[in-house]
Amino acid sequence: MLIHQALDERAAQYGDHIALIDEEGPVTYSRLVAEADAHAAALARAGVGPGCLVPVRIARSARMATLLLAVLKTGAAYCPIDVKWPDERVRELLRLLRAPVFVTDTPLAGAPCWTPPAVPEPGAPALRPEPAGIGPDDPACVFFTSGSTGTPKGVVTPHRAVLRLFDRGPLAAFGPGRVLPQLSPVGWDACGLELWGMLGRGGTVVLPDEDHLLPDTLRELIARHGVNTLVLVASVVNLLVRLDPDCFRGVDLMFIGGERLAPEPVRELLLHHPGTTVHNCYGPVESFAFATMHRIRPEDCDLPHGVPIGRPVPGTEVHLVDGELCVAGAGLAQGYLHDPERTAERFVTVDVEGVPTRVYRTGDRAVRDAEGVLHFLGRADRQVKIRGYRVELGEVESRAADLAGVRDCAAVALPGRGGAYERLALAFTGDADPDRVRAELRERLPGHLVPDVVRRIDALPHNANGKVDHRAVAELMRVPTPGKRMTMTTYTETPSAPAGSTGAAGGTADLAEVTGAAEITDRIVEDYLTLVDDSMVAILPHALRIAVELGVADVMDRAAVQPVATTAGLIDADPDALGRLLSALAPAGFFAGDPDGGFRLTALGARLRRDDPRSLSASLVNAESQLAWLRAADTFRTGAASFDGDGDGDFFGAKNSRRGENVAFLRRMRERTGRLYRQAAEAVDWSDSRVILDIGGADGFLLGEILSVAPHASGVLFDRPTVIDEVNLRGGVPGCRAVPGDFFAAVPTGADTHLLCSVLHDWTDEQAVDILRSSRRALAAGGRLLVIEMLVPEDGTPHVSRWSDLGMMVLTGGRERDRAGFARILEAAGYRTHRVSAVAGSPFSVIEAR
Ligand SMILES: C[S@@+](CC[C@H](N)C(=O)[O-])C[C@H]1O[C@@H](n2cnc3c(N)ncnc32)[C@H](O)[C@@H]1O
Repeated sequence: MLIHQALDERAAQYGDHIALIDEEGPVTYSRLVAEADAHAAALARAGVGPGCLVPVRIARSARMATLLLAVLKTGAAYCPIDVKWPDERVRELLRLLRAPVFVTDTPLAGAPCWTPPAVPEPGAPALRPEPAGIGPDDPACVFFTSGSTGTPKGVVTPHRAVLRLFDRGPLAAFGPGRVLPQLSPVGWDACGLELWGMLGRGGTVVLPDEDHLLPDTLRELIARHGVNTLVLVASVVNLLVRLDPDCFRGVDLMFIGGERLAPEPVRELLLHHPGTTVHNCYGPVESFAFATMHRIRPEDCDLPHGVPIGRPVPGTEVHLVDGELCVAGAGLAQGYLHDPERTAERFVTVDVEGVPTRVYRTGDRAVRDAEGVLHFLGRADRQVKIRGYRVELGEVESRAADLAGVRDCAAVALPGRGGAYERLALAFTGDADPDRVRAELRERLPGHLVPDVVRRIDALPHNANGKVDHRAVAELMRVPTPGKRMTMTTYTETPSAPAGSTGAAGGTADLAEVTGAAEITDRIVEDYLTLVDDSMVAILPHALRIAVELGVADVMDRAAVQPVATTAGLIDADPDALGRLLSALAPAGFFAGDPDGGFRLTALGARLRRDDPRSLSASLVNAESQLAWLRAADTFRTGAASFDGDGDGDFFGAKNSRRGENVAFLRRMRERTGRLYRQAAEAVDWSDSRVILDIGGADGFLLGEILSVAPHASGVLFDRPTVIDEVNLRGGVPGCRAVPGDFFAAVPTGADTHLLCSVLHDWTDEQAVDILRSSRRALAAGGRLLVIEMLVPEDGTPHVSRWSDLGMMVLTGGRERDRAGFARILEAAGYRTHRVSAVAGSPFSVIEAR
């Protein structure tokens, strides 16, 4: 039996059943097969047939599934290409595949592109009879995975490997009445499992057009389409359980795979949904999708090796050879595409009870208990799973080593709070700029192989054998770099989602974990509590402020160690006192000491310099906030802010008469925006914006960033007259009109996009509603408002916004808000929340209102 033959049989049996559902609506089995037949005929005319490997890059949709089926119907094998993979990676894969055509909706220069018609030609002849000579051992699909030498490995998977899974065992539950959302990335074998498992047995597959599954999305899939079956990676399950453990209500069958399960979220899932059957699934792509499975019981969460991976699935054998888990059976791939050497290395013949047996050596270690149940122990080599993606650390290293300015490098995976790997980090030596290294890797590699953290270090740590000590590298990389830029994650919700659901705040809580902020906070709290008896103050903020005030970093170098006496001479400081300051700040990461008593600046220390592009200097000398806190007990007694006003009304009014304060404030805003949410400029789709009005836009830094990614738009910067005077003194912002005014009175009309970034948190609810009303009155019909602010998580998890909320209360009289809080003030001003997106690598979110 071949995959497409199974679908033809289902179409004959259940022609008018729904096979696929996407944004365009449902597609019946008859229509799916008829359209695939017509596309197949056209593909055959374009030269596709048995023996061909056909890359298919179509966004997740019914059309994607139809085209994958069409390729199979020509007798060829398909290779799914994710629309998000960079062009350079795609070109590399096309070369490896030697493809006659590239099925794609978006052309790629130099590639043999074939864009399928939206609706296949009516009456196009079907490919009947079938192409001859194709059997179950012939390739059906090729999946690319990370390869340790730097070249991606194409796993050539035959029809039999796919079909073996569904006739018996837990996956035989797929069939009529089962509705499954296709959620795995399309390049994964799990996507093949979802499609061909369900469609080969007569069930229904829903193809949502978004990548991120959040509780609201899942609830909607269940309510709208009757989704009752899920195949998910463990990290997504963990996130959903953390945000909203009830969101699975309606699902009675789940398969969790892709990475090691964390016991706690699974325990909670079972507790909330005792009637749901949940399987832990294990398997490498080299033995298609799953090799073993285990139905999870609550007591499994207490086992020493974690939730077991269970027993082999149908058509699959598992042998432990010297503790290494080896898979055999019908699921095995033919091998790696055009790579007999690596194929011979991993697909070997071993003796199993006297029978020579072809196995795939997984590199995973496992034990089998007395009942024959397998327990996963870990990896034997340097392959890891990060957020469900398989990552060969060697591939990342060999790509990075090719870049100019990178001498030696080491890639490591960093665990998150639950112990599972969540981040990929790269340390390198050389003179390349870390941001540049990351940007270049992003151009060459799919997102999951691009390090989240890239850092330049002086030398890679080595162990006693002279090998790179990856554990020590991982320790080094766990120390957070504040303000690093990361990729954007967008969480979309439907306009009807209830105010107060936790989507984006949950996302940012996760990201606080990603930046390691949780760890550093703990350490500071610990040091503070140790010293509190004598010192009564948190010393670090003062020590950093003084280092900036003295200009220590401004006279030091990253490349050369400088004796303390020299530094002291340059800034007119007492050498002993300065030496003690430096030796306190060195282990905190700002300076590096040498055995002779000199110091050199680190990358973090460079941010104490006034001229550093990511300088913290203006923020660290923020005397205004320090003074306000000295008086702040009054704030907690009276509820009124403690800023040093002089009768001018509010925190900002006071600055109108004090230019120095105004300028210092603008510098702080610029540093903060550049550090914390400048990525918002790249994260928002500006294509529909013609005129963007930044209300309270300070010196126009963010607006400038936005216009550089949206050059078709023009900008209007609106702020207090003293701020606009200052901006004009400096020559204005290119592409922008600068307009002075008071946002409580009115804001300029004519813009179709309004921005309010870190403005509403300066004010009480009443005042914030007044500002929003001014915006509402001025916004062009059909326009949108983007509010960029932190969201306080509603579930009590730690988040920097809770500290900032106290800061706002004391300094300006404002507050940080949760989603419900924003929904309330927006609604009071006549706005409706349309969508909330977390800005990745930042505690900020973008709230879009209309
Ligand atoms: C916290 S800052 C945010 C600056 C900028 N949007 C950012 O994201 O970095 C608030 C801004 O609101 C401006 N502002 C305060 N009161 C204002 C008023 N009544 N009318 C117009 N702008 C005002 C301040 O001058 C300041 O630039």
